[in-house]
Amino acid sequence: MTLDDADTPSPAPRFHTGKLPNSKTQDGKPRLLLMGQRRSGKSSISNVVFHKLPPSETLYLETTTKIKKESMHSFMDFQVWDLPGQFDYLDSAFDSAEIFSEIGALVWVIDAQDEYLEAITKLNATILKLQSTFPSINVEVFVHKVDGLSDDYRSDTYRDIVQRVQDELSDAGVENAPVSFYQTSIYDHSIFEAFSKVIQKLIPELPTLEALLNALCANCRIEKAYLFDIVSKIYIATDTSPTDIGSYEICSDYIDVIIDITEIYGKIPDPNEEFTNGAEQIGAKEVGNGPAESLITLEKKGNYLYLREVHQYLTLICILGDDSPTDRKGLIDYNVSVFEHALTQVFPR
Ligand SMILES: Nc1nc2c(ncn2[C@@H]2O[C@H](COP(=O)(O)OP(=O)(O)OP(=O)(O)O)[C@@H](O)[C@H]2O)c(=O)[nH]1
Repeated sequence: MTLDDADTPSPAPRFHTGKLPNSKTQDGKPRLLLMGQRRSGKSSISNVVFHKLPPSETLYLETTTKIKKESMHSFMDFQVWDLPGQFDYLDSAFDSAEIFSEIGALVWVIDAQDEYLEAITKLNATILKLQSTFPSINVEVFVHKVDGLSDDYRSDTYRDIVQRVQDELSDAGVENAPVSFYQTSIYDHSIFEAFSKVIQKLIPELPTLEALLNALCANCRIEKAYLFDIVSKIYIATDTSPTDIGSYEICSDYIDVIIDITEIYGKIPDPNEEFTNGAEQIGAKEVGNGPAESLITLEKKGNYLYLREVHQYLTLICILGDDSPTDRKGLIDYNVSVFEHALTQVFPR
């Protein structure tokens, strides 16, 4: 498998932008805006996904009073802006060009446990405004806090919200606006899965990554392969075979286990490391550690899982199926090392 194998891109996802259409600087650093009514859960989402705050501790978060801007450094640098829910950003007092002109995606959070009609009205007003000024912005609607709803009520609420948004938009003459919907909760994996899909739309290299993962799966008889951002547990790409939330959950839990073990056993402080300019040393420098690698089998399902760190920020997780991979471990090792090499060309950092 070589990088050339990956040159046949899969069909572009419906709203895949690949680059920032509105960016003046074209620096490729997307900005994600978190918007929605007060107490809908914006700060909780940002803290749980990007700062590993345990979900139950979001109960103590104070209301956001000014725009909170954060930069995330990973395989791709991006910013997350948490906008307080109490302001009307369409008001002329706000410089809407400053807020919206450089964004990659607008994440609109609707509290599914609360009265949501006003939230929908505001969302539609924002979409209509953006349609006239920045029509290519992806709007990602999180129907949030679905954990508190019964299965039936959850699907009814979700359908009702989607229907109302689409009806109001088509009444206003806007068809096919780039709006996607997700059911989310910070108490399960759904918020990570939704963010994965939001971020994937902003990765120009996505078709190449998918083609590389497809080639890897085909060459090694792998059922499903995910490329995860280690810190946020967002998956930035997967092969194009159907994805189910169950396999994502297993892989995400697997990363947690590996990170815990690495934290206990993986770091050996380097005694020769010197402090530079009197700066504080944050974390010990790792010495003698190769990339993390692990192969496990799940007792209940009989599935084999393989994990390998393939980049400073990325890890590959493969679901190998239930036949023992020992006879093809050499094949997997070889193909994964080729994949790793290809990845350094995709993300040279
Ligand atoms: N049940 C449930 N509660 C949630 C979820 N996400 C957030 N919450 C709760 O919702 C409340 C409000 O969350 P915040 O993150 O402060 O809301 P916000 O949208 O940032 O609010 P403002 O800063 O006022 O705009 C907190 O008590 C959270 O614990 C969720 O997925 N499920």
